[in-house]
Amino acid sequence: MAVELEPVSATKGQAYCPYSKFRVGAALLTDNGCYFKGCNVENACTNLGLCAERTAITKAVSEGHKTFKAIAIASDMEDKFISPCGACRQVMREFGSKWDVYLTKPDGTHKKMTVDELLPISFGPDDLSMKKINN
Ligand SMILES: O=c1ccn([C@H]2C[C@H](O)[C@@H](CO)O2)c(=O)[nH]1
Ligand SMILES: [Zn+2]
Repeated sequence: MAVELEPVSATKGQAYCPYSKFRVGAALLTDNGCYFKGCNVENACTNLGLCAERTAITKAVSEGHKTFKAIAIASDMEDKFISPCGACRQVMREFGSKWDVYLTKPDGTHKKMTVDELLPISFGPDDLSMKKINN
């Protein structure tokens, strides 16, 4: 991989996924070279489950990191690159459109995409600075 995102495949081992049994790991690389790892964390109240990507991003932001170079995502799917859900794409986009997302397979192959490619014509923080109604 162009950037060192190997921690990602180990991280899926931490996944808490008793309901889906679908393990996902993410490794987020900040602009200043720090890694934040994340796994999916499910819940008996299904809609409270959190994806690996958002776990990693939330960990980074809560430790003071908001500029990201790349995130890699890993699952156990042998024949398909794991692809982030819509909610995670929007959370990634909050921190810019021009950084990289590495979709991986267990054999170590990957597909590299930008946040903008995964979520084109997006709504982001700048849009909120546009003129708003007064109510
Ligand atoms: O990119 C993805 C796709 C799915 N999941 C999780 C959510 C849920 O816990 C399980 C099945 O959807 O996988 C992630 O963490 N990241
Ligand atoms: Zn997600």
